[in-house]
Amino acid sequence: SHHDHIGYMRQALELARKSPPKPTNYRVGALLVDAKTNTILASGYTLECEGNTHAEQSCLIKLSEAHKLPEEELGAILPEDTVLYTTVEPCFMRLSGNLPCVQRILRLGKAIKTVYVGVKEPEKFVGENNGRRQLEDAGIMVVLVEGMEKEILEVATTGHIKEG
Ligand SMILES: Nc1nc(=O)c(N)c(NC[C@H](O)[C@H](O)[C@H](O)COP(=O)(O)O)[nH]1
Ligand SMILES: [Zn+2]
Repeated sequence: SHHDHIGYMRQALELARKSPPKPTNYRVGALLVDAKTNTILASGYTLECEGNTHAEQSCLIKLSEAHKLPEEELGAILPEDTVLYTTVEPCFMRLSGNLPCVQRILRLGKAIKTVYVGVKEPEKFVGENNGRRQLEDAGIMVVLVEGMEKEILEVATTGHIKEG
C-alpha cells in the first residue's frame, strides 16, 4: 500500500541525509527491497561507496561485495520480487560520464520489477530525464510515491549554491 511505500521512502530520505553535500550532484538515498518478504536487501546513499557513486549504485556495489559477484551479474541472485526505492529517480546520464543508474538497472534483466521514486530529477544538470521511459520500455514499472517532494528536494540540493 501507499503507506508501506512512504515508510520505505522515509528510510531512503534518512539515508540521503548522510550524503556529503556537493554542488554537482544530488543527495539521494536508495533501498533495494524484497517485496515478497518485505526485507531490505541493501541500502545506499550518494557517495557512500568509494568514488563518485550514486545512491542506487552504492546499493548494488554493496550487494556485489556481499555476494562476491560483479555488479552486472547480480540479476542471478536478486529475489524475483526485488524493488528499488530511490528518493530521486535513477539517472539516465551523468555529467561525470559514469554509467547511469538506469543502465545499471536494465543490465540486471528482469531482476528489479518496480522502481519507486520520490521525485523526478530536476533539469539542472542534464535536462529532461527520460530514464523512466527506458525502464518502462524494458517492462520495469516506475511509480512516483507522492507526498515527500519538498523535503526530498531540500535534502537533494543542500550542497547547491542557492540563487537569489
Ligand atoms: N538518482 C540519483 N542518485 C544519485 O545518487 C545522484 N547523485 C543523482 N544525481 C543525478 C545528476 O544528474 C548527477 O549527479 C550529475 O549529472 C553529475 O554526475 P555525477 O553524479 O558526478 O556522476 N541522481
Ligand atoms: Zn545514478
